[in-house]
Amino acid sequence: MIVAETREQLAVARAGARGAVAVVMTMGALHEGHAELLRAARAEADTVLLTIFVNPLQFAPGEDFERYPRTVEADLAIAERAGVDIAFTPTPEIMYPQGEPAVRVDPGPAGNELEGASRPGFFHGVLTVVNKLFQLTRPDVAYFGEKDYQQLGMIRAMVRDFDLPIVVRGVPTVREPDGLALSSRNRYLAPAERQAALVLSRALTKAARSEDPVAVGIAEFATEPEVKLDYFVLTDPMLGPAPAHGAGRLLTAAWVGGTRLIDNIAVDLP
Ligand SMILES: Nc1ncnc2c1ncn2[C@@H]1O[C@H](COP(=O)(O)OP(=O)(O)OP(=O)(O)O)[C@@H](O)[C@H]1O
Ligand SMILES: CC(C)(CO)[C@@H](O)C(=O)[O-]
Ligand code: BAL
Repeated sequence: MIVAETREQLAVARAGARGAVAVVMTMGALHEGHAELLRAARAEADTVLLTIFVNPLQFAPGEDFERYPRTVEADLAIAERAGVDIAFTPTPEIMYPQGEPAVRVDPGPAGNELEGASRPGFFHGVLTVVNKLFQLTRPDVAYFGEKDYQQLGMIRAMVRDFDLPIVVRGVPTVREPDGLALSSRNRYLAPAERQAALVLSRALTKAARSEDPVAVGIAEFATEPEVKLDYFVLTDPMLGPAPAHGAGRLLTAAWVGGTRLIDNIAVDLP
């Protein structure tokens, strides 16, 4: 595995890459969810390129940018075992040599809803860095997790609207045996919070089986007063208005103590 820290090292490694190139972009603190993306990439592509970068641009003031777990040595060991060919681990100075970029990707009105409403500037920051990493890594295919469902939708929209020659693949959410969606932020949770956090997956599962999903989901959150619900919404699978029948998507976000978690599930409305 080649570890590239600079743009120049990445350019050399990328120039030597053979066949179809897959990219998996992460903020590090790798877990089984990331490993699943890497497995899917390894199964499809000739060259697997992993990026590890905690992107300051997508954190609002007061969010957990400084506190976000940074475990590069352990991440590189996981990457090596997963068969990664190239790991790109830039610093903020390497990604943003001019400091804050003057130009950012505008995610449009959808970027100000749900995650964008609670995290102002989040999707401007995500799409800007994803676009930059696409330019630097020039992948044929890119893998993103359904755990960050709205992010996956926004990236698909950017690839479509900017005519980027990249296939985007979504990977189903990997969960703990008790249902909790794996997330790097789970490591912030104290044992009692870890237990309370189960309300996200529980509410989604109960709601998905009911005829009144939003009411049932919100009622389930009321059983866990330590958890503060941000949103629990029904959309169509493309994040459009809720359908009356057929395929839909339930999305939720909640605060468990000082930790904000998200989750979502597919729903089939009778
Ligand atoms: N449980 C999971 N199942 C599948 N994919 C996941 C899972 N968790 C994260 N991913 C995907 O891994 C990629 C990198 O995500 P990231 O590094 O932000 O990890 P994360 O666990 O989502 O961290 P955070 O706690 O910051 O949300 C994204 O495409 C994300 O959707
Ligand atoms: C896509 C991403 C790597 C951009 O920083 C990040 O938002 C993430 O890890 O999901
Ligand atoms: N997991 C998506 C990136 C973020 O929450 O900042």
